[in-house]
Amino acid sequence: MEQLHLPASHKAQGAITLPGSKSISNRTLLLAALADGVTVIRDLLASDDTARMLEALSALGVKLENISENAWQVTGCSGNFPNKQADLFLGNAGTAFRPLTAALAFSGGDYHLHGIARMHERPIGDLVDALQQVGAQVSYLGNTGYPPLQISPAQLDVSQAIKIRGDVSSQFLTALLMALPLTGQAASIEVVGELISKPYIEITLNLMQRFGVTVHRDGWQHFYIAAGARYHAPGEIYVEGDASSASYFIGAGIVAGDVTVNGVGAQSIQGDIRFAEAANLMGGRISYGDNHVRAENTGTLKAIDLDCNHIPDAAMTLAVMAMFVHGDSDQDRTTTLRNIASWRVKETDRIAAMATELRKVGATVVEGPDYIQVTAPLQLTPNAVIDTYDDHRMAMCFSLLSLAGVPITINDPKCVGKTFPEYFKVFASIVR
Ligand SMILES: O=C(O)C1=C[C@@H](OP(=O)(O)O)[C@@H](O)[C@H](O)C1
Ligand SMILES: C=C(OP(=O)(O)O)C(=O)O
Repeated sequence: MEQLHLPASHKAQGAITLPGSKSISNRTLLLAALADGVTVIRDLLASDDTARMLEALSALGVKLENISENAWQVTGCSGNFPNKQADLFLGNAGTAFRPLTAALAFSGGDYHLHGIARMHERPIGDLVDALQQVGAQVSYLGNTGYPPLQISPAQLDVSQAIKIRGDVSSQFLTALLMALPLTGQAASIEVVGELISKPYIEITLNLMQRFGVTVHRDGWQHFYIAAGARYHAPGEIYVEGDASSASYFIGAGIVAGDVTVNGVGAQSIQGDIRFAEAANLMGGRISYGDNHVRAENTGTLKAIDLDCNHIPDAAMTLAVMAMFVHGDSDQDRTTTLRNIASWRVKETDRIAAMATELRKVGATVVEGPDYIQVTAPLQLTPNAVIDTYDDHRMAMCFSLLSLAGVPITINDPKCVGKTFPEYFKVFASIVR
């Protein structure tokens, strides 16, 4: 297996430019594909997850042209994919799998959707239940509640409110919202139970609006789409830098120097921009521009106790930053991240993976069903070899530990390809 040895260092300094947001890229590709007219998407993320979406749309007969670096011209199919049969391999891309499942369930064709082994362990039952309520034909080819899926043509009736659970993943609600305009009918959604990861729904609503569909909502429980809603190409659309990817560089600045991250700023539509507030709570200095965030170390880092439901992906970075906290008592060095049950059903069981790997560096870790508590050691253990579990975020956030003055080895560093293929090159550019 490939390994990357990161030398010990104490300083991070400089400026970097982020790759495009995964969440915005894959939503924009799907909405552009479904729209009337032609969309030019600039600064699209080039990574495994967007490659899976591009391949799928191409297999569905959508015309996609790579007109210049990271710029794509998408000719929309006016809500009707030309190919009525397709076999789609979607890797481990939740932002491709879930939205395509809903869109294809409303598309009147025969489709087979599958992914890597881990994708077949990631739940999708709450979305399938919601689609079946309106008559969609979606069946499980393996374990009930999980991919792979087979979709067949169906007669749809969305006249009743559609109930959907939102407490396992917000991507199910995102998928349903984006697909409903394909029915042409008025629709209403009732979210059952507590909705998690709410800021991702805001990204969805924002982008649907940019493609001409307004969703009315009553809090986080009721959502309404009018009859006749259609997606219209907005012409040109720019993808912001990825705010979750920003967390590694903001984190690096806070624990070890002064780093400016270009590509996201105060106006970002991504909830993960609020990672900067959490980093600020830990004692770092944060300043914002319209299109950048600057993160500076202020000397001391404090432990925090934080509900991280609104920043599930970037919160992993906080768990590693917790290793930089100094203090005389164990309590002073203990960071608690709460309300992160969804970590267990992402690229790997991230609570278990985080606990196992942080212990290798000397942390005391307590894990619960939906929380993790990290007590920084007085001194980090050097030369740890970190397993990454085919999870890009494990590889990226553990790289920060090299800034604590300990050499560290990252196993399978190429797993960062899911969202940030150039990550280690960009990280090396700020390490002094
Ligand atoms: O909608 C999205 O773009 C995403 C939603 C979040 O998932 P959950 O809603 O499952 O927490 C997040 O973890 C994922 O990386 C991207
Ligand atoms: C959870 C993630 O991915 P996905 O979009 O596959 O859910 C992630 O990128 O951290």
